[in-house]
Amino acid sequence: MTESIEQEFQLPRTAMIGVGSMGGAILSGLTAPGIRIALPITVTTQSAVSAQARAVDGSVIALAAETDPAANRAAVRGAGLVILGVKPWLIHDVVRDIAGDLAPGTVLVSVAAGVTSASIEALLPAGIAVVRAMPNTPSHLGLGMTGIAGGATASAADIALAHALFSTVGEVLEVTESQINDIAAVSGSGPAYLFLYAEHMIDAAVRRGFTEDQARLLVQQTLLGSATLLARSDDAPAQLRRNVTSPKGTTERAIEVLQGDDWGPLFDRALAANVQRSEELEGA
Ligand SMILES: NC(=O)C1=CN([C@@H]2O[C@H](COP(=O)(O)OP(=O)(O)OC[C@H]3O[C@@H](n4cnc5c(N)ncnc54)[C@H](OP(=O)(O)O)[C@@H]3O)[C@@H](O)[C@H]2O)C=CC1
Ligand SMILES: O=C(O)[C@@H]1CCC=N1
Repeated sequence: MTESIEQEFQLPRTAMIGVGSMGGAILSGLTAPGIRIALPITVTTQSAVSAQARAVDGSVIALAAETDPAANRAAVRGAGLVILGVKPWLIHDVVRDIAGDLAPGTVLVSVAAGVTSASIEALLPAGIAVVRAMPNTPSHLGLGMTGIAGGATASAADIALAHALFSTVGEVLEVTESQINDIAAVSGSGPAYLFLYAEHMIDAAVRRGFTEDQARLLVQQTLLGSATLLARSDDAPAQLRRNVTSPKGTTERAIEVLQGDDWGPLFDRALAANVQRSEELEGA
């Protein structure tokens, strides 16, 4: 993965506006050894405390909007790639603020849920391409999953640049923008669904007499092993499940209980609610 980026791309000077949970995960990937990105990366946060926590000598310059109202404009000046990592409802104000300081040819990547590329493009001068991306927090470990879609004026090269960027932190799927909200529902938010499962499994294990530490080890190693098996196996998930579920065995009994609330419609409803929220954020 990294090898092909090194062969094909030298990522340009990069700025990130807003570097919290998601931006921080991307930043970890971008500053990992072997990534051919022009350093330092300039990042901005709202608070000085967050900026201090992000600054790394030689590789990350961090500016805070609360102490320097011109921080975002300063960060994007001279950058060829700008990542917008602020909350959806702040995107348009941030773009209005930085628009005049973006050089022609800059690629602007927004990871914001719901906010359309068209609404960002409307605030930009000609010559700035927008790419929407929907990453997830395992990007922190280089195990991310990101969907990307080019806006109206994004060229194949602009999309390739965004693809290279997110390849540094995991797998990338190119989709149409109409699919980005569904990507958010599946893989963007997906880690939270698994963490919810982990919370409940750990609590249930504790109620059966394990210590918190024991329960966490049991659950996290089971999730890690199962996810790795899923990723490496040619078998479908249903077959992997059957491999665990001995006829008339113990798993079968538990799955009968779990399937009492049919998971198909449940997941359909959960993903539909997720997409509906993205649609609400479009107007943010
Ligand atoms: N979290 C996730 O798993 C995912 C999030 N996203 C998207 O990523 C975006 C960020 O979400 P998330 O990382 O969770 O949010 P966070 O609240 O963790 O991070 C937001 C960041 O924006 C900074 N910020 C706020 N206002 C400004 C400003 N005016 N100028 C510069 N920086 C500012 C914050 O600074 P400070 O720390 O000082 O408050 C913080 O660093 C959202 O649009 C979300 O839809 C997409 C996919 C997955
Ligand atoms: O919850 C959110 O809005 C963001 C988008 C996908 C994951 N987190």
